[in-house]
Amino acid sequence: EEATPDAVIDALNGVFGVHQGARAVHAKGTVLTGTFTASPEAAALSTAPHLQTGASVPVTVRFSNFAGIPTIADNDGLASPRGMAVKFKLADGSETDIVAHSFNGFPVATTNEFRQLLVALGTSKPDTPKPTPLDKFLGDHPIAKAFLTAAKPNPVSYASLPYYGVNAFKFTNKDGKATFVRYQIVPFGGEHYLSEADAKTATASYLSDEIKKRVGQGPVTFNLVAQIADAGDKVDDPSIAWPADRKTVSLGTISLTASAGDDAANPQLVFMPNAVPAGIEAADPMVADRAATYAVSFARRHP
Ligand code: HEM
Repeated sequence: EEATPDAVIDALNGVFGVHQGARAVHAKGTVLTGTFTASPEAAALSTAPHLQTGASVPVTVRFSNFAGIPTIADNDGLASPRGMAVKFKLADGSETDIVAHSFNGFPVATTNEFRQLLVALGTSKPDTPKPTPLDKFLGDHPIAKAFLTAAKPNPVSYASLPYYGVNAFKFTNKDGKATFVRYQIVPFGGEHYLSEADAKTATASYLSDEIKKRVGQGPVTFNLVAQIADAGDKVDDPSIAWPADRKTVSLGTISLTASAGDDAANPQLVFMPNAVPAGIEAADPMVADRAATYAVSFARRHP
């Protein structure tokens, strides 16, 4: 079977169930608004309008838990990795989106392998004879096994952990020079996690409650960073993080200033990882696959 968008959504539903009106994955979220202001260094990398020196554009950000379960508790194991999706509203009326999560990597290299992993997850129950489909898949895919078993501690706040765009993009500047990048979204306040004891007693909505309270006390800020590929770094394999010592360039500051409520208040919100202006192109084929799948998820949650 192929990894058509419908087949991938069916596979996600096989893991998490069908929940009317909800995203097939990252189903529980909360939305904030603010501004993105470009850094003085960004324009040297790309002609994209929001990256020009002095550019400042409105943003809408949705923070989310991983699972495709809209009632998932914020301290549930399936709530990680967390999502951060950013929509930039450009002056010409168009939008460009970055859809990132709180893990520097992805379990598999391709969309079809992702579907296979989801099918293995969905068909491996506690009473499935061993080795289960999941045992077999993880035996053949050590990176997926590492992803699933990596410690993913509960953050103090959606604003206290870094997010990674994972898929690579090609930036082109005004001289036609190309640079391959991956996004990182780094909280200016640093990384902070709950102790295991505090995570156990946290409430089911501690993260959405916390971020609403935090933004009421002052701007919640992140550094939008481009990690720059070296020659030889693969741009079409999101399962392999580029080395941490690669050069990074700050593209600007995301400053969130207001809560826009949870998903119920934002039913039409959708982020498309392939929505990019001139000066930015997807470099990883997974980006187009993701966008096609997100569109089907959106259509199914708006029947
Ligand atoms: C082939 C790979 C992938 C598939 C098939 C996939 C599938 C999906 C689907 C179906 C949705 C729900 C979309 C909607 O209803 O609006 C979604 C949302 C999301 N995905 Fe992916 N995804 C993939 C890769 C990734 C990667 C690499 C990341 C992280 C960098 C990621 C992070 C997210 C986040 C954060 C959301 C929530 C977006 C929002 O807040 O609306 N996904 N994904």
